[in-house]
Amino acid sequence: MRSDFPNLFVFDHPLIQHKLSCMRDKTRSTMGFRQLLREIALLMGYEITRDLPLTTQTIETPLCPMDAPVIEGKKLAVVPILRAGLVMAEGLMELVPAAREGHIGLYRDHETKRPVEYLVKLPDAEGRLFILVDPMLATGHSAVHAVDVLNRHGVKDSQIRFMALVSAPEGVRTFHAAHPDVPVYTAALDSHLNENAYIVPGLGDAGDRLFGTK
Ligand SMILES: O=P(O)(O)OC[C@H]1O[C@H](OP(=O)(O)OP(=O)(O)O)[C@H](O)[C@@H]1O
Ligand SMILES: O=c1cc[nH]c(=O)[nH]1
Ligand SMILES: [Mg+2]
Repeated sequence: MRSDFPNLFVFDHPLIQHKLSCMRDKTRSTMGFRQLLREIALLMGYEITRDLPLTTQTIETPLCPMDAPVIEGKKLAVVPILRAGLVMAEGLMELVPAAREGHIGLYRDHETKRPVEYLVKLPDAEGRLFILVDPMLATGHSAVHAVDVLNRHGVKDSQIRFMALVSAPEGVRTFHAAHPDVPVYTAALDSHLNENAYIVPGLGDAGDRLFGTK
């Protein structure tokens, strides 16, 4: 789980690894690719929410009253980085339907490889844990920008967890240099970036493969 990088956790669960391999296959259909990402997000979400605080709520079972353990779903915010993060958010929202959902719209400029922001809509920061999701951590600039946006909105680094499907070492380094206290959870730490800043071996352009665009 823990990796050689500080604050980077690699999910080595066989189901996650198997489904990721299916996604990497370039012959995978758009429909299959989306379905697999949603399923992996659900599995990663199960691990990432392991230490959520529990409170109790008094309920009546058919036999007697009891103080039953519950999570306060609305204390959680799921924030996808658009577009590709949306499908991961679907998986997480299925796990915690009461969670709030924010959106940060970014696209990577093809020339500069730097993120361009086009939308920010976020729930209140107060007392919430924010799970930021994006399938690809490549150069890391999009993820750094998204955490900067959260910070400006009043969310502290200690309130944020970042979940990426596939990460490049370059991106992990850049992200941790900017936000060392934000843990990164990923399913794979790949080899490197190519000359177009794509992750190798990676899975190609996540947004295009998810939504059938080019
Ligand atoms: O780490 P970085 O080098 O910044 O790259 C990663 C970003 O690139 C992809 O999005 P893209 O810009 O293709 O937008 P899209 O989701 O709309 O396709 C991906 O989903 C990340 O947001
Ligand atoms: O490999 C990469 C890098 C950035 N964005 C993607 O979708 N894939
Ligand atoms: Mg894209």
